[in-house]
Amino acid sequence: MKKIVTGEQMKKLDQYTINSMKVPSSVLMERAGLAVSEAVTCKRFSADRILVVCGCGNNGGDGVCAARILHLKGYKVSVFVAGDPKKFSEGMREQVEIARNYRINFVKNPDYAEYTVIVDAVFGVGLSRPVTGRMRVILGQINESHVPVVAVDIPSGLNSDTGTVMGIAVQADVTVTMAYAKPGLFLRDGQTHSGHVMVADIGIYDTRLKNQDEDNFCFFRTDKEDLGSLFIRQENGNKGTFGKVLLIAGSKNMAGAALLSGEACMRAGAGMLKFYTTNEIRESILSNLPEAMLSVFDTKEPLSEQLEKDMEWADVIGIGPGISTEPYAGQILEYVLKNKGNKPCVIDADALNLLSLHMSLLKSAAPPCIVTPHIGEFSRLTGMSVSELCSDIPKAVREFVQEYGVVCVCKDARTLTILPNGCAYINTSGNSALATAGSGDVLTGIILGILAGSDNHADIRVIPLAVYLHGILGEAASFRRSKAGVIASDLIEELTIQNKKLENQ
Ligand SMILES: NC(=O)C1=CN([C@@H]2O[C@H](COP(=O)(O)OP(=O)(O)OC[C@H]3O[C@@H](n4cnc5c(N)ncnc54)[C@H](O)[C@@H]3O)[C@@H](O)[C@H]2O)[C@@H](O)CC1
Ligand SMILES: Nc1ncnc2c1ncn2[C@@H]1O[C@H](COP(=O)(O)OP(=O)(O)O)[C@@H](O)[C@H]1O
Ligand SMILES: [K+]
Repeated sequence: MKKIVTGEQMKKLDQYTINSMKVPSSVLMERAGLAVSEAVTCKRFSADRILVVCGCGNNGGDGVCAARILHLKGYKVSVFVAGDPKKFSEGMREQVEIARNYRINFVKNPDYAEYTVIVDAVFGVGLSRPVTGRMRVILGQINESHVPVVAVDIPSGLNSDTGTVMGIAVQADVTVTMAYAKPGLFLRDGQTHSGHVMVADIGIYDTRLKNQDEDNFCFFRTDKEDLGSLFIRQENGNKGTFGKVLLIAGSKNMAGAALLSGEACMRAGAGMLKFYTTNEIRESILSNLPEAMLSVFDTKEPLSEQLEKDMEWADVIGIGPGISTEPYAGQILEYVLKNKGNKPCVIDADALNLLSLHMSLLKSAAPPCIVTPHIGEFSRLTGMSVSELCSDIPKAVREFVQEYGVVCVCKDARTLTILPNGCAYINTSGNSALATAGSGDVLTGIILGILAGSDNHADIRVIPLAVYLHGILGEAASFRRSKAGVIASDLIEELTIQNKKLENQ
């Protein structure tokens, strides 16, 4: 896992390193400038003519510092200071003075298109309001130039915590972010504005982070190495060892959702799977997934003794894919949430839509409950509009998790998972190949299968790993086929191939 910090946390870490550890601010800035200069001169760009556009704060200071380092290495660099010198931060003032001593070329009103690479050092984590007026024009000109951009710390105009554009934001090809990535580099517009994100070690003292409780320090990014532990299988285990999953899914016209979830669940390692579904799709399930067991019900009598027995039998329960929003499905959901005891229960798709009408059910359900809404479903669960939600997804998800004590997997191009202990995981795997019907059903199956296969079925820490794996499947499937050509069942095929690779590691 890699740590991610908010803008506020980063400022505190900077200050702690400077004030308590006594590392001079200028030393941090020198390292930041060096990292930026190295990114500019990597083979990715032609660094023939470099323009560094700077704001008045320390982000601008990093930029001027990078310009000086590049100048001393013999590159042709110009600096444009976009702002009033009276507003310079101490760090920026020092850097400008040094740069002038070295006779760096300062320009006014640059013709952006004349340059081969632009360094965006206008705003970093200090952006405090929407960008308007002259600064808005400048950021627009950078974008319109279509010259490759290296952003310093965060593309200017992007909110470091939410990834929303504050009026306008620079479209970067590479972002060199200092010490830790920031949530806004990945979430919402951040994904398309940050380009390739490089994290630069600038000597921030992070023991403070290690000692902090998880509530104060709580964003993580999953890495491929984290998946290593997922598929270690006890060689003398039996199908019971690897967990029994009850999947309440499917309805008359939606057998496919049940099948996708069910197969993904078994291929993610569950020892046994039993469907609880309507008798209308019995044949379809039996013929397409003969490995699964089956209990069927008549929609006129959805609650049966069989359901009680199946819930007793299961180690992990999943409810939602394709169950429909008919009242009978609501009755089952209510029964499950009231009677599941402390068994983990994944609630997805239609079950979320039903739940949104009775949120008290979720509040009174015993943990662990795992809800997996996409933004539309999350909007229904919270009663917030989509645009209100998207203006600050971490805040909305965090508040939801606090209120209901659940794990929330808020699915988006960059999915955010928050656990009840406050730990948040931003998923950076996956691509638009996953934006295909049934891909969420596959994710639900993978979460169920991995929970079932875990020694402790209630170990919710595996959930961000399942989300990461699902993303990898999208990447791998699109590599083989094309982003547009991937369908959800390809993800399941890819699951076995990727698991094999992990098993061999
Ligand atoms: N010594 C330090 O504190 C270090 C700071 N670093 C850099 O410093 C950055 C943070 O520096 P600052 O806190 O000075 O903040 P920034 O440089 O990100 O921006 C603050 C400046 O922008 C102005 N501003 C904010 N929003 C505006 C808007 N919408 N329109 C016009 N002006 C606006 C503020 O009034 C202030 O002048 C980091 O992102 C990082 O790049 C790094 O060099 C590491 C060390
Ligand atoms: N552009 C994208 N990039 C990465 N992942 C995506 C993208 N679009 C969708 N996804 C992922 O695909 C899945 C879609 O789930 P969902 O919307 O529930 O689909 P369905 O209901 O059709 O099964 C989620 O895991 C989501 O994070
Ligand atoms: K910037």
